Amino acid sequence: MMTKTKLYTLALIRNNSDVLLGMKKRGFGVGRWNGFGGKVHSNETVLEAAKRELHEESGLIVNELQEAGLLKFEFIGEPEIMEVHVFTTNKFEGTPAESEEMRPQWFPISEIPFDDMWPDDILWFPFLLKGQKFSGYFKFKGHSEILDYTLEPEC
Ligand SMILES: Nc1nc(SCCc2ccccc2)c2[nH]cnc2n1
Repeated sequence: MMTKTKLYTLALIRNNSDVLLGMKKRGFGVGRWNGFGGKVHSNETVLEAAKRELHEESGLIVNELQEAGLLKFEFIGEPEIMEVHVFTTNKFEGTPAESEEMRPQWFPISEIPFDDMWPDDILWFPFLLKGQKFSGYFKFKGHSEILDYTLEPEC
């Protein structure tokens, strides 16, 4: 297969009926609310990367993250497939703080701003919120059009 997979992390923090999202201030996904995450370095595990990125981007410290799902993204015309490992937790220390990358904000689950998020999020968030692990593959044209996708619960 010509395409190369690159590992990323995404962490969604819960606090009772709220979920913490960050407004991406620059780089990939700029202008959209998202969980906290980014690239996995060659000298760390996916879990270590998820904790590192969450702390760098939100200031929160987490000791445990639970695996929530796996998302793969293909962008037409780009060789790299993004393999995004999604985590969640409701156990964290600290208060979310703005970083160079992200402006954090708590959202009630009933008011998640899907119109200002990646278009796939509205599809897999229900699995995340129910604590049902999921696995998805999305083929994008640009950053806003999903050409086709698969999404299924993973037991
Ligand atoms: N929710 C969501 N997140 C991402 S990328 C998340 C991982 C990441 C990658 C690079 C910088 C920071 C964070 C997506 N891509 C396509 N749809 C998407 N949906």
